[in-house]
Amino acid sequence: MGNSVCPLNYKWLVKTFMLPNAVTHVLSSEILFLNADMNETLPFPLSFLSLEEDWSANPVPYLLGIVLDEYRKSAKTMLQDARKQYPNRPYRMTTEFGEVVMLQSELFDEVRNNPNLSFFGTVAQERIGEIPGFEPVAAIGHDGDLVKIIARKQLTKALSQVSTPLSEEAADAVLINLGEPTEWREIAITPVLLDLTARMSSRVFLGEELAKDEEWLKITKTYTVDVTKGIIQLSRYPVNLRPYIGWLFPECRRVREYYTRGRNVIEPVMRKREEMTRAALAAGKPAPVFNDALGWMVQESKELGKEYDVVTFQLILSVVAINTTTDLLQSVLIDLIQHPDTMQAVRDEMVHVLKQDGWKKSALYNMKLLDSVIKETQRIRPIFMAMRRSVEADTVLSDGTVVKKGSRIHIDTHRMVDPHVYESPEEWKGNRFLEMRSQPGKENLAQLVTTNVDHFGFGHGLHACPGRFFAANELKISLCHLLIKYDWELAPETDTNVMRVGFSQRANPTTKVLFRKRTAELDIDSI
Ligand code: HEM
Repeated sequence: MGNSVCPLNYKWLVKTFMLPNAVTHVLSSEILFLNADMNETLPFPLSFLSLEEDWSANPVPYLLGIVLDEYRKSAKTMLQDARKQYPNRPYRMTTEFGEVVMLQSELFDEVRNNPNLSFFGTVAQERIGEIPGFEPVAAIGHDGDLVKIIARKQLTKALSQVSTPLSEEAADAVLINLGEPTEWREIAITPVLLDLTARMSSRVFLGEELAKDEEWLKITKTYTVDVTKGIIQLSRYPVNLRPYIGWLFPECRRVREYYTRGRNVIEPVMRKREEMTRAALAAGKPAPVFNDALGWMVQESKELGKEYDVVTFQLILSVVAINTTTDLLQSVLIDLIQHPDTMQAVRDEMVHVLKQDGWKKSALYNMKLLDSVIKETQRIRPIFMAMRRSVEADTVLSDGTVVKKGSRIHIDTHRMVDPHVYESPEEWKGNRFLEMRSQPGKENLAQLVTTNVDHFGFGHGLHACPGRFFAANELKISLCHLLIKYDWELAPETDTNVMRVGFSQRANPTTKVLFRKRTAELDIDSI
């Protein structure tokens, strides 16, 4: 081979050590001085290939893309470029998950109900759950059925009963976090909304007592935030190294600490409940019913005939529910601040509906402009730019593409911003989906909780988010308290740019807002 480098050696390195992000990290792009704009100056695309191409035949762009950490920084641009290069066909891309087969949105309908494709299976592939403290993440990957059943069945069934308790928690949370200032005050908004969501979710997941327990609130918030940070850190490293390097990162240490602290809070509550049940039965009375996720867990695990660890289960719920809801809540609030006329129209709608319906089941359904606003924010900025599925058995797609067991496919979300699907797709139009409701046959399609191939902010098909009905209610109730009670503006020169890492995107945690108490048209706390 003389001086030339055998491409097979590259291939061997990549395949054996899942090299991409090891190299990436060591030669991190900051050190390499290169940035995302580099992509525009190169005569070839970085890091993606058609299904037929063998990258070892032309390794330079492929490896360069990997070394430059291009995907982590500019997945959005890369998806756009790849779409032009491989219109309507699958292609391959290198990511922190190794190589994935990328499908265009149009194929989502074809794969959405395929039992060989799993959402939670992708979590196991990433091997982060093997690090001590990340047991809930592992349990998602290996054992996520309980949380899905509870979200789909019990949580959705309980919706009509939880509006009032959720509103009570929201009232407490806004008072604790914002107070009642009559002058404008500046505040970083993410921690406020995280606390609000944690309190509201905890009320339904664990009952009233723990929803007010400061130690539990600290645990649920810190755990979810640090799990996310830990995943971002670890995803820079080769998959096979991840289980062994968790101790390097402070967020992983905190994850471990808070997992243990969670146990210290929840186990005594479970013991107390068991004693109450024993005492009731001994006295010949019916066993008490605990109508929260702790109680549902006991009931459903009996039906499934499986033992589950209660702390792990609760922290799974925290991980799937709290960050996601906080993130969307923040994005909606920021969009409304940037569109004050729509904010006022939403507020008017809330006041009108609440005066008419109180917290009756119909109330949240009747907030149709609000529903449209949330869906519009999610259309433009979903949490995932590509939905993910692990392949649990060899699968042949309609175009003949074979995806092998153990590999991974991702589905590009581009139809959500495709001009052929939505007029002026880059423009945020709060009433877009409200208008869509009046079009024949589209009334259901336009609702926040409906998923389809043109809008899959909550995913689509077999693995569409089962918590979306609850999340939608929680978001609407939070926004009622935030908008009816306060005026909002952006703090001068604050940064509202979305944070992107790979295919994930999140509201900016540094965003600051101004707020002050307003004279409310109705006393929402006394409904
Ligand atoms: C605004 C808040 C939320 C957003 C944006 C969100 C988004 C998502 C997305 C995009 C998926 C993947 C779907 C797919 O790939 O097809 C998902 C799955 C899931 N979500 Fe949510 N979610 C939210 C809140 C919740 C809540 C509150 C819960 C539970 C209480 C929950 C439980 C789950 C579960 C269990 C899955 C896995 C479903 C499966 O694999 O079958 N989510 N979510």
